Amino acid sequence: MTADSIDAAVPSRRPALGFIGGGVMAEALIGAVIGSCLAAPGAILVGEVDEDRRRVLREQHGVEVTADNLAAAAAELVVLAVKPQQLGAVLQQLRGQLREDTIVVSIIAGARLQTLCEGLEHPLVVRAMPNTPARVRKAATFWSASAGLSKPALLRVRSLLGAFGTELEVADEAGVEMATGLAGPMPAFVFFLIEAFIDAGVALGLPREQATLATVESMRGSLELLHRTQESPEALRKQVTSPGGATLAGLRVFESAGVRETMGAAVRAVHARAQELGRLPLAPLEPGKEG
Ligand SMILES: NC(=O)C1=CN([C@@H]2O[C@H](COP(=O)(O)OP(=O)(O)OC[C@H]3O[C@@H](n4cnc5c(N)ncnc54)[C@H](OP(=O)(O)O)[C@@H]3O)[C@@H](O)[C@H]2O)C=CC1
Ligand SMILES: O=C(O)[C@@H]1CCC=N1
Repeated sequence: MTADSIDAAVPSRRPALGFIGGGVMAEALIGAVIGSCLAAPGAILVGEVDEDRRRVLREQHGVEVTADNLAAAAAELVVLAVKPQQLGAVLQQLRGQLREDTIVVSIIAGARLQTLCEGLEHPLVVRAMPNTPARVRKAATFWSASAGLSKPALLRVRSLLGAFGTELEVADEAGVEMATGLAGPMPAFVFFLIEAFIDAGVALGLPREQATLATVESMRGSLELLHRTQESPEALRKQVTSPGGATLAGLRVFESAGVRETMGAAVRAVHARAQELGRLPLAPLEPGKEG
């Protein structure tokens, strides 16, 4: 199939939802939107440079795809889902081209509202930080809107972000930036822990399948316990940790290795890196200088 035939069915009516960038996050969000019946696949138009990605999105999700970002940006609501290093090129392409009533939602780590509004020459911009559990409609999305959005526009954004999972509007975009250090990378942190605990179980002598079951089901059960009892993590931890018992021996290893401090440092590192990405020069970078 050629690029032309992949894109042949781009609709002439205005799409309800457009994406600029059709990578991992766009695909997660598209799945959530369609799964929640917020928009039909045919009402979604994805602007994506990579032909293979366009084919995958079309075949897996039934959405419309195009290599023409301006067509996708003609949607009522447009999600910017390119990497921070790719934002400069997108701003250059879309500047002054959006319709007056278009709502733009950026999920780009570090990209500030002022940068987006000025770069697009457009006042209706929302900054959001979702995460990959959007694939199963369990994201935690923090968001903050520029001053120009009307109440109906804010409601529309809330219903889009609510389709991804839990959403929380914060008054100041600094809150979104802080969530970029915590909620954005949290799935990676959790999967890192899961990998390490499974390896530890295997090192003890459990078959990998059983080490996986012990780790994953215990994590799932612990989260369910936290959710249903509404007790604090600290109280629930103490219920497991018998004085002089076995769990305490393990927690002491964590404390003496400074695991809490290490986790704090990791969250601060993500937060700082996201801010750094937000300060990247917006002119398209030469290949190999992506930072
Ligand atoms: N992954 C995550 O867990 C999260 C990511 N985010 C944010 O979401 C954004 C996207 O991340 P992610 O989905 O992981 O990244 P991906 O690289 O998977 O997706 C970006 C896609 O956009 C394409 N692209 C590049 N330039 C353009 C362009 N000018 N026009 C149209 N498409 C283009 C890329 O193609 P090519 O690969 O060929 O360059 C790629 O397919 C990032 O800004 C990130 O900070 C936010 C929350 C969580
Ligand atoms: O790693 C990243 O840059 C993005 C931002 C939050 C999660 N992933």
